[in-house]
Amino acid sequence: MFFFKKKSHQENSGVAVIGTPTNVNHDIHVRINADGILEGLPSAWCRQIGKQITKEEQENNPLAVRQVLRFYNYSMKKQEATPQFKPLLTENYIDEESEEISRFENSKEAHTSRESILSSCSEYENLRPDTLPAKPKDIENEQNLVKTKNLAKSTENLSLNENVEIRKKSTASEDEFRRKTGMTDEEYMAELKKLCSPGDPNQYYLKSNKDLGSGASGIVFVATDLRTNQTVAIKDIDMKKQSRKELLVSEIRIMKNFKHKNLVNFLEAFVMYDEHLWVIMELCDGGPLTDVVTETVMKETQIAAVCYEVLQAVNYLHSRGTIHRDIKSDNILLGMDGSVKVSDFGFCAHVVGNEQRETMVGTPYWMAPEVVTRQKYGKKVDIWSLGIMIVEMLDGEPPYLRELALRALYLITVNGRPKITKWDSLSLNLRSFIDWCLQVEVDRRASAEELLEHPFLEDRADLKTLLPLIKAARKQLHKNY
Ligand SMILES: Nc1ncnc2c1ncn2[C@@H]1O[C@H](COP(=O)(O)OP(=O)(O)OP(=O)(O)O)[C@@H](O)[C@H]1O
Repeated sequence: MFFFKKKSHQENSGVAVIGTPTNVNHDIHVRINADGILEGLPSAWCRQIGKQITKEEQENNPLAVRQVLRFYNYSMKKQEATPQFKPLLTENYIDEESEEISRFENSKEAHTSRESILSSCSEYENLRPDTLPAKPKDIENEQNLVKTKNLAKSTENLSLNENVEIRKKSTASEDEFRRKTGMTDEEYMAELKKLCSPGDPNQYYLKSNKDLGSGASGIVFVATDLRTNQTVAIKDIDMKKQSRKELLVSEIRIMKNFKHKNLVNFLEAFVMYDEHLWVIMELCDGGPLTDVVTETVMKETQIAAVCYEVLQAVNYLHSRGTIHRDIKSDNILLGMDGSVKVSDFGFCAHVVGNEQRETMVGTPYWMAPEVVTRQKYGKKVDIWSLGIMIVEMLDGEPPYLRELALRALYLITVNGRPKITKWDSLSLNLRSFIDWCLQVEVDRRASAEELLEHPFLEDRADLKTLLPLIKAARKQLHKNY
């Protein structure tokens, strides 16, 4: 007998390569007045922040609100009908506003003031946080099978976060990015071609109409390798729509160089007529872990089995100086042979030794506090995200999923480690495992290597026990591979 959870975010989940900025607006000029209070914040920003963070919260947590403001400094773009839970990526461009905000942060008045930093905004009203609909209680259907869980379908609540994407502020920033990386689009294309096989992939692969889903960069299809009869997955990327070709180059380089049983294996890639990139990968025919976490109830031993597999991949990446930076259930693909594989390497970063990064990358709900607060961070951000993924496996969704993205980031900043609803019913081993993942203080957070030795993983289920869950989720979602 299986318990199902109601549909959640799987349809919308995905990773985006950040696109070209649109609706670029240069009219915003944020100043700090003589009292150390921000002026000139666009009223839309004020309204959004005012809606998501109460005046009281602003007064009680001015530092956290300033972080949110810094976050807001980057252009937020609404995109209709695009996947939610997009990862964010900001470059460390300091533009006019962020310089002003930094000055504000550094000003003595700002640190000591209990005044709401938004109170100078003409349109700011004492808005209460959005009234959230009551969380549906778990209910069972007549066969005692179905457990409703989710709410993410409540698009009213998610109207912002499902569309939020951090983008570079202007085309000027885009140019700056190119200056910094020193490569033009053409040069990236040339790099890309070096990583690809020559020729027309249609000669070797027969693409079916069965699409496995689409992300920001392209559509993934099932195909057959005509030479070996192997069924594969092809990600078809329209290059014209890719403004960040460097992310693709990085993703393919990583996929090509790294081989591990717990990573989605790259087979080859082709550039067709400079227009389409076909990335041929092994097919993970069980779909994303998101389907399982949203539709079924996992046992602790099954959670341990998934964690063990994911940790082997993360440990492999970390031991090669690579941080994944976007660990979440959507990026864990399952196979009907019981395999568990980490995918999506577009946001990986290479670090040397204990080198740290600053760029804000990840998907808000899974982001470690040090990323959200824009401190330097290292490999352990992946461990935090794994901790959040355990919450997904327990609850069917990450903490704060029903909050707007800005508020979620604010809550991560203020609360640090999230509350776990089922905490009291968890085994001591699982509690201690989660504790070690969700340490706000990075030095206290475990490494992948350390976690692999944790007793929680000793009592893990056979991977084959995931198959009934995959099948049940698939049935529930009417998915057919
Ligand atoms: N190798 C694979 N085998 C099976 N399904 C896959 C494979 N690769 C991707 N998918 C599925 O295809 C869909 C789209 O994948 P893709 O990687 O393009 O999504 P995304 O992560 O949202 O996109 P992007 O990385 O472009 O932002 C997802 O639902 C994913 O689970």
